[in-house]
Amino acid sequence: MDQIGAAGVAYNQDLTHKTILVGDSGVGKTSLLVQFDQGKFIPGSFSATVGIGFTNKVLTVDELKVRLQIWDTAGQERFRSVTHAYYRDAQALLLLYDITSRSSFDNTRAWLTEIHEYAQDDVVIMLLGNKSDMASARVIRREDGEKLAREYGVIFLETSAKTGLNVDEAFMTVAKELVRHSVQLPIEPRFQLHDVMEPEKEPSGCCGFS
Ligand SMILES: Nc1nc2c(ncn2[C@@H]2O[C@H](COP(=O)(O)OP(=O)(O)OP(=O)(O)O)[C@@H](O)[C@H]2O)c(=O)[nH]1
Repeated sequence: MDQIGAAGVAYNQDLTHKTILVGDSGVGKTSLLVQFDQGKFIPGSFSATVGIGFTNKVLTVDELKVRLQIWDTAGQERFRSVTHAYYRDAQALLLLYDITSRSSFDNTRAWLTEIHEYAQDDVVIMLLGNKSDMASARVIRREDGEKLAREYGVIFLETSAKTGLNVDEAFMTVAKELVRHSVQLPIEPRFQLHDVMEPEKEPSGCCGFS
């Protein structure tokens, strides 16, 4: 059922938005989701994701409950065809690269091409430069990420699944965009005052036009 949020928009809180994490193997997709879901980082603890799994989260945006079903995908090439099938009904995609890996950054163009090929036209896309805590190993400047995001018209943040930097912000930004995309009706007064009031009658003899 539609609810009206603090910002005055109608939004159906029963909707669940499929949100998918994609990007090369090792960029930190599983770690980012674990940090978001459990608020912790377990270094080097994950073997490469095989196939796909999801976590449900409910975020509050302008007093509205936004339900995300967040899917962690395998970055490895051999699972790519499985991942494509999931793009189709996704409402949001978080595309990660690793700021210490040039190849993971360069490959984001190929990921974006795939996304445009397989995903819905109005999918919310965020580009995330992960592992921002690894300053001394950085090879991709923040400006390079920003420039690429501008070029493709997507939202950009640098994150760290280790320290938690911008992890909540990334998912919150997605949730806000989803509300914006889902707005069905602008909330306007159903009628205007002048619709129900008699037009003001000119007092006779007024105004002196002839
Ligand atoms: N320092 C640092 N290490 C990270 C960060 N995110 C992930 N890592 C490490 O990077 C490695 C790969 O992380 P994963 O979360 O397994 O990467 P993934 O993208 O899920 O990999 P696939 O499942 O193969 O697609 C692990 O050793 C993580 O501990 C981060 O923000 N900072």
